[in-house]
Amino acid sequence: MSVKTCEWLEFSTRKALATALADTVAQRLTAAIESRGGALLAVSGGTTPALFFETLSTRAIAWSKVTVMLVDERFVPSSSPRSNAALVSEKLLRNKAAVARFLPLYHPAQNVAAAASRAEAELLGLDWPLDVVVLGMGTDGHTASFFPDASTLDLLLDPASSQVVLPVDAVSAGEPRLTLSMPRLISAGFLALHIEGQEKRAVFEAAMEGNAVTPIRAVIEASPQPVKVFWAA
Ligand SMILES: O=C1O[C@H](COP(=O)(O)O)[C@@H](O)[C@H](O)[C@H]1O
Repeated sequence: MSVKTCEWLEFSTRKALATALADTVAQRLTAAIESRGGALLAVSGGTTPALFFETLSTRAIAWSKVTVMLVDERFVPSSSPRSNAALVSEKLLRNKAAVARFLPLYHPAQNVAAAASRAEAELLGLDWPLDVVVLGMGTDGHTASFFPDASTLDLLLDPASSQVVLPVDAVSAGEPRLTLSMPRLISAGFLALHIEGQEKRAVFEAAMEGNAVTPIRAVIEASPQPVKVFWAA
């Protein structure tokens, strides 16, 4: 990978990736707790992070001082099989991590904009910036809920947005979404992208090498520090 705006880290197995990423995240959270008394962790949903979550949940961290949130969420309650919060609850908030605090992006509300306002009000009071963000990526090049066909893509990709949480409307997303804003993601102390499989590698490389602005490339280019890309076949 020749792109200077990111650091490509390749692992021989998905298990080795999960171990390395969990160790790095644990180290970053522990350092944050030591320096400011608490830590903020934002994680992605979807299918990829399950093994990483299970591994991280076993790490010896002062989890009671860690606040966990999602990078993005579907506008569905945690009872839905499509809920990212349900994945976090089942795979990450267990073992040693069971005592961590979880702040959901989803709130029952009349519409996704109202839910985003509620999440914004709740998250605004935190001790920003995030210490650790672990992004994922879809095969369409979306990351967080920055979907290529989102009706408000310019706002979503705005590195100067003053908002913490944004509603997302994109046909390809399946249902309305909630996402942390670009500046809240890229200001993290540690920003990683976790992708697996040859297809996602090809999507990522094409995004970084082509001329089109894809959401994943926009995040990588807006980040003030090289994004660490964790990949395994
Ligand atoms: O919709 C989503 O998809 C991406 C990627 O998911 P995956 O199933 O391909 O791992 C994920 O990063 C995002 O958080 C999620 O909401």
